[in-house]
Amino acid sequence: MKSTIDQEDTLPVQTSGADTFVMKCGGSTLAALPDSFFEDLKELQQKGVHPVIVHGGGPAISGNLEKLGIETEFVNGLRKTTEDVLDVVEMVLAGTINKGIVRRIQSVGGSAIGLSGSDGGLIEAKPVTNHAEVGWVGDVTKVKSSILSGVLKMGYMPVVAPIGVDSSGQRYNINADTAAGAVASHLGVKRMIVVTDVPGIMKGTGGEKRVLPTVTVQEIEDMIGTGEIYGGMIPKVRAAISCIHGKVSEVVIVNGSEPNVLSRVLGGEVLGTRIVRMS
Ligand SMILES: Nc1ncnc2c1ncn2[C@@H]1O[C@H](COP(=O)(O)OP(=O)(O)O)[C@@H](O)[C@H]1O
Ligand SMILES: CC(=O)N[C@@H](CCC(=O)OP(=O)(O)O)C(=O)O
Repeated sequence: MKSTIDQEDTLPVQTSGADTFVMKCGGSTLAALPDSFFEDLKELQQKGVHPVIVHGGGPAISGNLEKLGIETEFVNGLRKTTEDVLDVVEMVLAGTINKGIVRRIQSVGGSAIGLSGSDGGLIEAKPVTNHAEVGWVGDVTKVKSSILSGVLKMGYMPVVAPIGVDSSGQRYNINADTAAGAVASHLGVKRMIVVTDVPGIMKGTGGEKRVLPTVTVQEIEDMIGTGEIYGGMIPKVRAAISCIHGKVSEVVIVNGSEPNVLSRVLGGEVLGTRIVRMS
């Protein structure tokens, strides 16, 4: 697959590669994350590991839309985004959720700065191909990784809300898994960790259900075909597949309630599901 990454905007070595990782945190698990999760992040930061956080917030967006009496609907995992929906998406993601994560990191002694993809034009986006059907949903065209490297160099972890912007100033709602995968690719990190509410990609039924320790791209395609991977897991695996074609060599899907999950994955422990490059 051809890389669309602007080489001039990739990070200088000190904040890319082995010491920097992207962590995507889903709305399914955010509220339930214990303080120890944020302490783990802080300890990694203090050891000189650089976390870059991209977050979701789908359930909170849906809750606020419901309170306001605005109907919401998903098409293939993407929220139909009218101008009214977009207002709420931005308010919830760039406001409540983003600032809530920053405060939780700070409350355990970590340093974080919250940004939306609009800030500094961090996430440049264009309408998705089925714009007529889903409205203001965006695909990422570029990530200004120099902004993230600047924040990291100041000693803060960036916390990014997945709102995109184009050159005309139009805002876009971007699926958080898609945004995280694009940030990982553009930063050129080795690893992306996707934190969610299940222990990984599960296969089988009932008591036979088990977590797959590793999956290949072909196995993922087969499981989407059979319906074993569905709903919110689809954008995760799609984002993983598209970012492991670049510099990212593995994407790990884990449960946020697993103790010290981030440092354990970074330490090489086998946890969750690893999606790995075959070559
Ligand atoms: N094969 C699978 N293994 C595990 N979870 C799956 C699978 N297929 C679909 N899912 C669903 O994906 C959900 C995680 O996606 P989502 O709810 O969007 O989380 P997040 O808010 O973290 O992005 C799980 O709770 C589960 O219902
Ligand atoms: C286009 C689109 O669907 N955007 C998502 C953005 C939030 C998100 O992705 O949050 P989770 O990671 O919690 O699912 C939405 O509106 O819900």
